[in-house]
Amino acid sequence: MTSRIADVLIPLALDTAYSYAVPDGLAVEEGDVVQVPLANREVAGVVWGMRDGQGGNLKKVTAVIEAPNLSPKMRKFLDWIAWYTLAPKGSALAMGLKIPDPDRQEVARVGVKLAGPSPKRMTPARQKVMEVAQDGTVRLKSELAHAAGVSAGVVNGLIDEGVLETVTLLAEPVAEMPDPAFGHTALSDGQREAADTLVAAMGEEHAPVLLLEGVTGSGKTEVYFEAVAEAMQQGRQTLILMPEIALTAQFLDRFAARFGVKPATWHSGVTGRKRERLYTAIAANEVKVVAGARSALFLPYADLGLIIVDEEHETAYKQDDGVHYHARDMAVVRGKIENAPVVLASATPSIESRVNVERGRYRHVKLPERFGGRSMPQIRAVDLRKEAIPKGRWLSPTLVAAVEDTVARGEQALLFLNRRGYAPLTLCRSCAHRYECPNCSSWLVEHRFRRSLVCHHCGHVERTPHACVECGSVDSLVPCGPGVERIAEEASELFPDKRCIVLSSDFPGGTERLRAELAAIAAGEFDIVIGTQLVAKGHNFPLMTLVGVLDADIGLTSGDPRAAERTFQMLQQVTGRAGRGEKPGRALVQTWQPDHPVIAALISGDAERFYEEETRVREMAGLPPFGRLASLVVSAAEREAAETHARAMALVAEPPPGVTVLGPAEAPLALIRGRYRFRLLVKTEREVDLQAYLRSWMARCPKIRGNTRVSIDVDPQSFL
Ligand SMILES: Nc1ncnc2c1ncn2[C@@H]1O[C@H](COP(=O)(O)OP(=O)(O)OP(=O)(O)O)[C@@H](O)[C@H]1O
Ligand SMILES: [Zn+2]
Repeated sequence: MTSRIADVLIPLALDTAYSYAVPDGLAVEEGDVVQVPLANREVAGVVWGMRDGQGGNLKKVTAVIEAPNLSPKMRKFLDWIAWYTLAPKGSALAMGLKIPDPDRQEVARVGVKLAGPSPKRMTPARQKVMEVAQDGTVRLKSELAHAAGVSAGVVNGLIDEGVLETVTLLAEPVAEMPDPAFGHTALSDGQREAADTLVAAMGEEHAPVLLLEGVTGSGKTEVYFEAVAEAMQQGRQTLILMPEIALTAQFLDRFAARFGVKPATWHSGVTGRKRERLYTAIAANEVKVVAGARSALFLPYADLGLIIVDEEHETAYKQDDGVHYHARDMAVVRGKIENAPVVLASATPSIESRVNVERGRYRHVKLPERFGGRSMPQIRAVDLRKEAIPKGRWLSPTLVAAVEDTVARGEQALLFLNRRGYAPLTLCRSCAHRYECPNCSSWLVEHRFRRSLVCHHCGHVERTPHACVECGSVDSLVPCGPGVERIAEEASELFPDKRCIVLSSDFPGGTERLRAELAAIAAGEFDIVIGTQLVAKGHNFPLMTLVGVLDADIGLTSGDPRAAERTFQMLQQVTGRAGRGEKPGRALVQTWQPDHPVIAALISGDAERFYEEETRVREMAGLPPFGRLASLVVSAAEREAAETHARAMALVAEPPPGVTVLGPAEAPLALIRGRYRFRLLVKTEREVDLQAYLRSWMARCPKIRGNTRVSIDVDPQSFL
C-alpha cells in the first residue's frame, strides 16, 4: 500500500534527509517543522520533500510543530549554502531554524491605573503617586514609581488597598512599523543621483547587485536609506547587514531620524522569547526592516525585497567555525533566489566586488566626494627611518606635536594601533623565558589593567606573576612592544591634563559601556582616543581632526594573500575618521616603509592606483577572484595523528588539470586550544568546479579516526 512519505532534514551535522511515513489524517506540507523519532529520542526537523511510496517499514512523523513554515526559497538557499561550503545540509539548516520553546512563558507586563477610592491614610509619598496617577493613564508599575519618585513598595501598598488597579498589558511589539515618509533628508546632488540609481534598480525584472562605493564620510547611509524607503513603499522587507551590529547605536538613531522608529535588530545579544517572537514576526512579514549581524541572513523573511551589506569588505562577515560561509557572498545568493536587489556599500570595497563590477556582474554606484563639501583628510607619512623615537616610547615627535596642537584647539585626536592589551610579548630579563600559551602556539599578551597575561586565541588567562615562573627572579619581567594600553599610558604621561580613553573589544563593561563611551566621544567628552580597529570604522566623531597611525606596517608582512588589501582598507578607514565635522582633518602615518605600495597609495590619496596594482598582482598569481581557493585544516590532540592524516589525504588528492594541492604544512598557528594543526591548500583555475573536486577527493580520503577533525573552508579568509 502506498502512503505519504516525508523526507525530513534534521538540524544536526547530517547530510541527508531521513524518510518518515505520514500518519493518515496528519496534514504535513513541505517546509513544515515536524517532530520525528530519531534513535531513541524525539527531535524537530523540517520537511524537505514529500512523496508517495512504500512507507510500511518507516517510522512515523509524530506531530507538526507550530512554527513558521520554511519557504521553498529559504530551503533552496540552505541547500545552496551546504553545496557551496561542503557543510552537512543539517548544519546549514541549524543556522536557519528556530524552534519555539513551548515551555517559555510570555512574561506578562502588568500596568496600573487609578481605581477610584482615595487612600485611607495619606503620606507624602502616596500623595506623589496620586498626583501622577490622576490623569488616569495606564503605566507600568515601575514607570509609575519612577515618575512619582517613590519606591515600588508605595505603589504596591496602594494596589493592596484597592486605590490602584492592575491591568495586564499586551506584549511589547517586537518592532514598530517604520514610516518611509517620516523624515526627509535633503540629499546632495551626488547622493540624489546615487539614490535614484538604487531606487530604479528596485523595479527591474531581474534584481541586480550594486556596489555603492563612496569615500569615507560621503553619506552612503543616507543614500541606501532611500532604497529602504522604496522597499517599505512596496510593502517588502529589507535586511541591512552590518559587521558590528551591537555597536551601531549611531546607525540606529539615524534610522529613527529618517523612519520614525528604530529597526528590529538581530544579533547574538537578542535572546530568549524576544528572539523567538522576532523570528516569527519576520516570517509573518510583520517586521519590515531588520538590521543584523551575519546570522540575520538566515531568517525566514516572508517577502525580502532588498539586502544592504554595509562595509561589505569587512572580514567579520566570514564565519570561520561550523559552516564556513561569507555573509556578503551568501547575501548575493539569497538576493538572487529572492529576486531582491543587493547593495554592497563600502568606502574600501573588496577586490572581489570591484572585479565583479569590471566583469559586468555588479553595477557601480559612486560617491567620490564627502558630504557637505568637506575635504578628505590630508595624509602624511612619518618616516621612522629618519625620525627617532625616544626609547620606550611609540609616538614620534611629529605626532606628539600634532596631538598637542589639535587638543589645544579643543579638537580630538585618535591614536590608532591595532593591538589589544599592554604588550604583545613578555619575557624575563634574567633567564629570557618567554611567556607562551599552554594551549596554543602564541605569546601571551599582557593586559595591565587586568593584571593578567592573556592568550588572544583561546582566551587562556593567568595572573601576571611577580617572580618569573621559570627562574624565580623577582621583578624581572619586561614587556616587549606596545598594545593600546601602553600607548594610553604614554599619552597620559605626555598630556596629563587631557582626557584620554582607550577602547578595544575587550573593554571592561562590555557592549553597553562601549556604546556609551562611543557616544561620549562623539559628544566631545574626550580629547584623545586610543583604540584598535574597533574605533576605526563606521563611527562619526565630528570633533576628530587628527588621526595618528602608530604602526602602519603591522599587517603587511603576514603570509595572507590579502595582506596588502586588508592593510590598505584598514588605513583608509581609520584615516577617514578625521575631518568628518566642520573642520578639516589630517592623518599622520608612522611607518618604516613609506615607499611600500600600500603606504604610498594611501599617502597619495590615489585609491584607484592601489586597486589597479593589487588586482594585477592577484591576477598574475591566479589568486581570488581570478582563481579559487579552499583550505583544509586537519587537527588532532596528538601532533602525529594530525600530520599522518593530512599526509594520507594528500596522497589521494589526485588533482586534475587546473587544480593544485599544496601541503600539508604545519599551520602558522600550529597549536590552538590543545589541538595540533596541519594545512592543505587547494588552488584552482576559475572555471574549475571546486566543490565537485573537493567532494570526490573527500570520498577517496581515509576514514577519520579518533579525535582527528578535517575542516574545509571554501574561499578562506584566514590562513593561520
Ligand atoms: N543628505 C545629508 N544631509 C545631512 N547630513 C548628511 C547627509 N548625508 C550624510 N550626512 C552626514 O554626513 C556624515 C557622513 O555620512 P555617513 O556616515 O553615511 O558616511 P559614510 O559614507 O557611511 O562614511 P564611512 O564609510 O566613513 O562610514 C554623517 O554625519 C551624516 O549624518
Ligand atoms: Zn591559547
